[in-house]
Amino acid sequence: MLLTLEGLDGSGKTTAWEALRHAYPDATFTREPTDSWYGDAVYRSLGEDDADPLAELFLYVADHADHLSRVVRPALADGDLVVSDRYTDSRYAYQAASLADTDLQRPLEYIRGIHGAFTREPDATIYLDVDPETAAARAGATDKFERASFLAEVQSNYERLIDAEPERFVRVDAARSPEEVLDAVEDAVERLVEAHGDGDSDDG
Ligand SMILES: Nc1ncnc2c1ncn2[C@@H]1O[C@H](COP(=O)(O)OP(=O)(O)O)[C@@H](O)[C@H]1O
Ligand SMILES: Cc1cn([C@H]2C[C@H](O)[C@@H](COP(=O)(O)OP(=O)(O)O)O2)c(=O)[nH]c1=O
Repeated sequence: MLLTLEGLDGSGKTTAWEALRHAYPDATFTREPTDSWYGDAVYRSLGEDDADPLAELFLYVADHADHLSRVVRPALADGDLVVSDRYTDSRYAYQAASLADTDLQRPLEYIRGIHGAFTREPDATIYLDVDPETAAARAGATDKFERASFLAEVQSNYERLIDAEPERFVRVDAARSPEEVLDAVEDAVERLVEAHGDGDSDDG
């Protein structure tokens, strides 16, 4: 089963991912951007204020393709629970926002289309819901995507994705205390894993 954690920067994804790691020691825990050289290229682009947004999209997509073939598909083929801190929805939400002011028409649909040809969509996605101001403050605005006005656009793209596939998403109110958020995430994951059937084989 492929479970992803999504939300704005500072929404608490990494905190939740670390807690789940303790609760599910046999699962495969992974993230995007990855720690491969493709992920390094992504972080390099993130540090550039004038990076071309379309070029940046393709760096993220290259990192995702490598992540899928090297980590996600093999782990799913082994029947593992795979938990990814960010995944495809981050591209649909963030790069659709960064491409919004370009000539590209309907960027969110375009980005989904690129992925549709090769990706493995998540079975379930926990969306950590927090307002852009809180997110930007928690994240400490260390990169160009962490500004609150940009995050507001990203948030509205996430809402479009949730509207399109409400059955895939579990929304968790992430404005609460860390303890309350972690309890809600752990409850949701327990329900999802149970509903999916523990130990089911999964060819990815
Ligand atoms: N529920 C919460 N309330 C207040 N601060 C939080 C909460 N969850 C996480 N934080 C803090 O906010 C910052 C960003 O959290 P993190 O888990 O790294 O978010 P993300 O991975 O979504 O960017 C960290 O300093 C973390 O300790
Ligand atoms: C995976 C991914 C991340 N990002 C952005 C979100 C973050 O601002 C940045 C780095 O991701 P990440 O290290 O997960 O940041 P955080 O822990 O603060 O949420 O990359 C995209 O724009 N598109 C993507 O596909």
